[in-house]
Amino acid sequence: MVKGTIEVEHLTKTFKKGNVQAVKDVSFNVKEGEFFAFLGPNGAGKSTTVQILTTLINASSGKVEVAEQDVIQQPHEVRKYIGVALQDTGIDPSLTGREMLKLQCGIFGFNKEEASKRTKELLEVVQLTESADRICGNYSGGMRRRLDLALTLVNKPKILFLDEPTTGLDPSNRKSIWEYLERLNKEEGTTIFLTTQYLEEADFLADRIAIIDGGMIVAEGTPAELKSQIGNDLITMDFSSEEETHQAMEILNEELMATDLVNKGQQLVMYVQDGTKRLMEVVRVLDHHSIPIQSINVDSPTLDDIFLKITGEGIRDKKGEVQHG
Ligand SMILES: Nc1ncnc2c1ncn2[C@@H]1O[C@H](COP(=O)(O)OP(=O)(O)OP(=O)(O)O)[C@@H](O)[C@H]1O
Repeated sequence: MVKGTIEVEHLTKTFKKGNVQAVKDVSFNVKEGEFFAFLGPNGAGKSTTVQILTTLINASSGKVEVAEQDVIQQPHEVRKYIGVALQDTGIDPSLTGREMLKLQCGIFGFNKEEASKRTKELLEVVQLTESADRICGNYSGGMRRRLDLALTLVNKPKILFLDEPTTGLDPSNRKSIWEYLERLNKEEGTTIFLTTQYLEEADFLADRIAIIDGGMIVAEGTPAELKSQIGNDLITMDFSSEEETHQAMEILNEELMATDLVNKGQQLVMYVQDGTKRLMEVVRVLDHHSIPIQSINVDSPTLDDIFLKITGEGIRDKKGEVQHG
């Protein structure tokens, strides 16, 4: 039996057009039945990696095995074992959901009876039974994503690749896709490789996360491991000017030996092991130097804090969008 594993060694991809090095010496493994998330901002190299892993484009160098098959030597074998949902859904708006699914069953060689049975099953799984006979062109964004997922599941793939499956969806649709993916992973044992820009998505779903930025993996581990890398707590302080923030940073650095500090303009973030105890010290030291603190909080780190610490910027900063965390 072929195992639903992924092995990637020293993968690089350079696009000749524009001479862009989209993926730089990336290595990672995904175990059978694991839920693995590739987390990174726009342009980090997530889609490029997925396209290589799913045999859609070739790597410039490196070794990639998916379901124990080499993607370059045996792309047809690889395709037998995988399901792929990319960012552009391949849905024909003039067909109904049921027709789309039957068509897909036909592509995988199901006869008419098998196709009807599998279509019915999948419509139930993604909760589209009631809308099955409406044309897809009238489906909402969430319904289209769910249909797209059902299409990728027709051949019961061992490994499912999902490229930003919930980008652009509203929270309730996002939640229903999460629940469904969780069930698929736990109950069917499907290995899932998911890319996302949403920290809370990776945190909620993944057994293991790799953070990718500028084509390189900058951190890897379970959500808990990634969080513990930066201390148990973080203290966030607000000041009324950048100058005060800068002064506070120097004082905390000198007097409390605080080296894990991030200056965010009028805000200072300090990564610590024991937040409550350190909070008292911070207040005392800054008060002693007459630096007024506008507000101060102790929180547990989110994945966004990890991203901030590792890359020095918030995960959405590059696009100037709202930060998640
Ligand atoms: N076909 C291509 N030709 C030239 N450059 C490309 C091509 N595809 C991607 N790139 C570039 O490679 C880099 C990585 O892109 P990629 O789509 O893999 O990022 P991503 O992490 O998936 O981003 P997003 O979240 O926006 O989808 C970017 O700089 C992108 O502009």
